Amino acid sequence: MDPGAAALNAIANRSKMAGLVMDFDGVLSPIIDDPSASELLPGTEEVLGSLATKLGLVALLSGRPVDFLADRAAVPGVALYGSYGLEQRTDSGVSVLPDAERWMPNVQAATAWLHEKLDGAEGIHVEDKSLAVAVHWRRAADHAAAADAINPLVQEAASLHGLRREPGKFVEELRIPVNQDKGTALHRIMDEGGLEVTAYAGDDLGDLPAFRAVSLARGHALIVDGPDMAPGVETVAGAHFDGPADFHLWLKRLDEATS
Ligand SMILES: O=P(O)(O)OC[C@H]1O[C@H](O[C@H]2O[C@H](CO)[C@@H](O)[C@H](O)[C@H]2O)[C@H](O)[C@@H](O)[C@@H]1O
Repeated sequence: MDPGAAALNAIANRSKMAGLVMDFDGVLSPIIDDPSASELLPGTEEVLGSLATKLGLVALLSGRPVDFLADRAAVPGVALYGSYGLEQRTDSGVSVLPDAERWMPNVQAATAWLHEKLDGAEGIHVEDKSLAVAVHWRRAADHAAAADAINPLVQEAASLHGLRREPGKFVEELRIPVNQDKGTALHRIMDEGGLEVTAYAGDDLGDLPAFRAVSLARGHALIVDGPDMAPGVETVAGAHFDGPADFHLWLKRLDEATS
């Protein structure tokens, strides 16, 4: 059977009661060296816009700030959830879950501290995010050495500022310590949407809670594989795709199969 055939048929057969929720980086946008340059694959706006007119819900659920998603992936009818579901784009701007905003001073202090320690380090980049800060080392010549150098600094910043670590692909994020992740966010999205069938597409460690949530709801896990698969993601049960381009073809097939 084709990867994703079961999910495609389930969604196409119950389109108005179906939800398709997707990650951004590594799923709709190929992984590249510079996180600030990430973009949707060509044709993604069109296919998502079309699906949004046919399905009960089409949404992005990303670790990126919602403002970034609004800049790179604003498609009419597609709901945007950023910062692992802590933020949602609304008609009037951005709504942030209660509790999150009081942690802003901690995030800002950790961001400043990490910039002071790491700016100028070869191949290392501190990414300022709305409710988190990320340290990337994809561009370092020696990944293992960079990770070893970064690890104690990230731990120190987390301890100093009361933040929690979230590892990813050549990245360590410091997030606010509230009990929210992509799994709790996806539960909320499924409940609020009254969805009968849901598929979630992701590729990284931060997607594991969402894969669990969608499986518990008897939905469909769509795993987008890539050259630097995070341990624990490659073994997730579900339909595996060979990178964002392969997943994009599935989106087009879903669109063709759905009325
Ligand atoms: O939840 P996502 O939409 O998958 O976001 C997760 C993180 O993605 C970004 O980093 C990753 O993609 C970069 C661009 O391809 C790549 O250079 C980096 O190595 C990857 O880790 C983003 O920069 C992070 O803020 C997101 O949290």
